[in-house]
Amino acid sequence: MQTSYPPLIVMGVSGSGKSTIGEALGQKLGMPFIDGDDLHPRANKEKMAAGHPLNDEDRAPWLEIIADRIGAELAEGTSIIVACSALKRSYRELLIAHAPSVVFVHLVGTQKVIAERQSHRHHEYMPNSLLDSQFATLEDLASDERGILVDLTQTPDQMVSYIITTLDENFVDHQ
Ligand SMILES: Nc1ncnc2c1ncn2[C@@H]1O[C@H](COP(=O)(O)OP(=O)(O)OP(=O)(O)O)[C@@H](O)[C@H]1O
Ligand SMILES: O=C(O)[C@H](O)[C@@H](O)[C@H](O)[C@H](O)CO
Repeated sequence: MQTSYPPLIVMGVSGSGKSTIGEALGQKLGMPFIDGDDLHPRANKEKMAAGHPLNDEDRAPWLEIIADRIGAELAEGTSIIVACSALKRSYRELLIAHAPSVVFVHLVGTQKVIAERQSHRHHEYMPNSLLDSQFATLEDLASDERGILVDLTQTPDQMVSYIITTLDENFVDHQ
């Protein structure tokens, strides 16, 4: 039996575990993983590093780059996994414009737990002080969006297993 997974966007606020889980999921499913953090225009990285949250205009070109990449890979027959905050519904709609089969995997947790994790890590450009604005901007997945909610207090292995089981049950063509 061959299983074909749709493109996946691992979403959530800064420090929710997108890179960790996206990479582990990619290894487990044999799908390429791309970290959206690496695709930000330099001006965006500099703005965040200076302690200022991005606005809709800042995020638009970055989301376009990610959407184009997902669409281009899909056109070649490859489903990829991307880590991308995708905080607002309007961003998610832009992201799926060229690839409606995308499934969003939202890593859900409290600000307290995420702030604690962030306090133990160093990030190339993202200061921990921006976590308030990340939560203020976040719009949870609505019931009519193609998505999975994952409790981020589990271990990465547990999260990856849960994501795969839920994908298999709800979003996968088994041929
Ligand atoms: N399930 C988990 N349990 C414990 N620690 C975790 C888990 N997932 C991630 N972490 C840790 O939390 C921190 C943030 O994880 P990660 O960098 O993957 O998040 P992120 O959402 O990609 O962050 P950013 O968007 O800011 O780059 C890291 O130190 C990582 O090792
Ligand atoms: O939409 C945003 O505000 C940004 O993408 C941020 O979420 C960071 O790039 C990323 O998460 C790194 O911490």
